[in-house]
Amino acid sequence: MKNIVLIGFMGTGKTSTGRVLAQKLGAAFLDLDQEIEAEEGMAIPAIFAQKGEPYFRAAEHRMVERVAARQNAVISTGGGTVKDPANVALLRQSGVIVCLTADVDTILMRTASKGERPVLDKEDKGDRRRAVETLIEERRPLYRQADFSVDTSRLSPLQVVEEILHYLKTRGVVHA
Ligand SMILES: Nc1ncnc2c1ncn2[C@@H]1O[C@H](COP(=O)(O)OP(=O)(O)OP(=O)(O)O)[C@@H](O)[C@H]1O
Ligand SMILES: O=C(O)C1=C[C@@H](O)[C@@H](O)[C@H](O)C1
Ligand SMILES: [Mg+2]
Repeated sequence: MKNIVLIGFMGTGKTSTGRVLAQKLGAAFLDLDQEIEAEEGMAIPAIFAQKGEPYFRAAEHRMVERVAARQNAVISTGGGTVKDPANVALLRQSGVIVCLTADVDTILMRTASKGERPVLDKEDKGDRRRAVETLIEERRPLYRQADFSVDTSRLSPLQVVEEILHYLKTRGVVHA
């Protein structure tokens, strides 16, 4: 099987949905953020705070090179992985790209816990909403590079997985 690569904004469910999808397919599950944390021995907010975003993006690119060399895996990316065109090219070569989306209110609700996502680290609620809106707009063309998209706003993770499986079966990527 080709890899199944999940892209999309923070809080769209790449990690939670990817894990369930991998279980259903009997495939390996690789979460880029978790792999980077293990490699660096640090949580992502600490990497951003102590080493800076450029350092994180370089580590992210090296991890993309590593996971894209695998097969039979569900790969959940980080929300900003698609900012580097070289990452998108590598992931595209390695498999099928599925984008998860959600509306702004849903994203704000799902990412409400503090201190986990440095690029959304804003004290004021209005600032946080504006940061999400601006970043989504900026990144929309990047997420649109996917082969297939699912709006997860009103779906459970299991329903999202069912939609992805239906697409993959229709395309002959996986068998029924
Ligand atoms: N379809 C869904 N319905 C309801 N809650 C969801 C759904 N998908 C994810 N969640 C919840 O939203 C939160 C964020 O999900 P998750 O960490 O999987 O997002 P992500 O896309 O991996 O984000 P990041 O880019 O920051 O890694 C989690 O608490 C998760 O349980
Ligand atoms: O959207 C982003 O830029 C990020 C999303 C997360 O998955 C992490 O990769 C990190 O917090 C950066
Ligand atoms: Mg994630």
